[in-house]
Amino acid sequence: MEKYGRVYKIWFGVNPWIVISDPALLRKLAHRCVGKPASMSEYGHVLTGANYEIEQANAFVASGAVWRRGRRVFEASVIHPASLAAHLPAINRCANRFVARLAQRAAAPAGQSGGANGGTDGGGGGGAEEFDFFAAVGGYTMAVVGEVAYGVDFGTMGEDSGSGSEAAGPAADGAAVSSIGQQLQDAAMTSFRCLQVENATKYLPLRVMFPAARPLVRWLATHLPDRAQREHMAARTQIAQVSRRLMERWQANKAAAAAEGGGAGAGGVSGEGDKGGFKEVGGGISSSSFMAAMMEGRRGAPQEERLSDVEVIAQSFLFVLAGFETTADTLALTCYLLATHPEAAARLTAEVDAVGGRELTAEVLAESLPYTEAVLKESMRLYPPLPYLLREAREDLDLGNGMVAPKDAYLILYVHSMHLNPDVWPHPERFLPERFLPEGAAAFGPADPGAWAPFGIGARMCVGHKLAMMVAKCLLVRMYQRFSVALHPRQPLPLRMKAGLSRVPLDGVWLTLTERGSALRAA
Ligand code: HEM
Repeated sequence: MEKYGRVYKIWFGVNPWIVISDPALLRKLAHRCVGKPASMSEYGHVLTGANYEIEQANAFVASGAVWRRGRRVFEASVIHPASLAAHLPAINRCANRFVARLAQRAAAPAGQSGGANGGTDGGGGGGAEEFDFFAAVGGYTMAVVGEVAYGVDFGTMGEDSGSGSEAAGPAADGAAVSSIGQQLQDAAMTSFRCLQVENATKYLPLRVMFPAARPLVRWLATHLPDRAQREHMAARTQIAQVSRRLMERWQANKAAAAAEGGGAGAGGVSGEGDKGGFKEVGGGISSSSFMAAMMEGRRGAPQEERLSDVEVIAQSFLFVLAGFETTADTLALTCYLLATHPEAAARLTAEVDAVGGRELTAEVLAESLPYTEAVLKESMRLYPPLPYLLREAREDLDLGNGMVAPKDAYLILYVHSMHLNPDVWPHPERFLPERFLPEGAAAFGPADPGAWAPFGIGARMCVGHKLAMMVAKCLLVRMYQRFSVALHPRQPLPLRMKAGLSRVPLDGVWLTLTERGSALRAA
């Protein structure tokens, strides 16, 4: 440490992995190494066949023109303020419905017995029921993906969401549901699980340690897949199939609208009910949706800027994987932190109560919730869902500390370690949202303002960061307006995390909810 600073090198097989958590060097490398490793799609898993083609085309992994095309459609639908504002009604709708479903598990307000919630809006349980909020909240984040990206109801919120023929069950927490959204959730979870070392195919260590043997390893994984490999490929195939069906649905609706004389209003595509397995909501696949950005963007664009079918499927696939678990993880860990820090929960509750039943517009979210935003930031400092960024040295890189990263070395830009560096963050292990507010910045703020990077850095920074913050804030507002949230004794403590490419709570986050009684109800 004295000699090289916060940089160290480890060897897996023939290539060194260089782990960097020094803020200045980490930033410098994130800006300099914009291209992902040529082997990025093979770093964490062994993909074969169509799954390999699709992975190579997604914006998280791709480089060069394919990356730029992919990133551009994400930017069009989830970065530009007008697009984001257009998504807010859908996000609000999902938050309100999810909170109504949570009410079924909540205890009656203090002093009232029996029949929680008055049974008026989906409530109706008796005492509080403990549940794994991390598993449950995935139903909300997946519902948002369905509505925002495709204008369809994936059915993750149970029978009330009525997602056509494929919505079968009642719960948002994984119980007896076979909606498209639930299948996607299961497939996405399987895919993430297969990235964890202990669950990965046995071919993975071989491939990581001996890069030259990649073609042989891929051949073996294709022809002699082990159980983990089969499970992983099946999960990815399922997500890809849904993505393809969404694309085909768009094409079919467009063709039908054209045949009827172009009656698909406002650039959107409105279909009929659940045709194709998707029930449309909020006017169907709207002109502000992600699918519209991809498909409309192909029309009239120069050849080199048009997304191919595989690229459309790849970005749809990525939206599901990137948009679902990360935000669910952040929400679950934020609720865990609030439940273990009652004074912070009280302050957040006061702030969301002041918002009242007002519609959660972009202005309200940006201006009226500074403490809620600080809580989310502090939660992501302590628990960044993606703890590191992976890059590859395309040439020998002088790290400026006497160390050289040789060409082909993996660079692990270790954001989580940077977030816990005591030279940068006073009391790094403590949950102090005030760090991110003017009142606490001097005492607890970072010595280096660039040392907070849960969404990454530079040109490859997360394109969904604004959407993720909106989705998280909308739910926190409606949830804390309505419930007191407590940790259930069933929660194993200290919290255990499991790490792969993402970092999530190993045992879930077990909560109980109590109706606040006087709480404001969203319209
Ligand atoms: C709390 C929620 C989220 C977190 C913590 C998060 C984190 C990240 C991080 C750290 C990266 C950069 C990876 C790198 O540089 O290697 C990234 C990239 C990306 N994220 Fe997110 N993300 C979140 C939500 C979302 C959502 C909701 C979407 C959906 C639109 C999304 C889409 C993407 C995409 C497309 C990229 C690739 C960007 C590129 O390489 O140009 N993310 N995310």
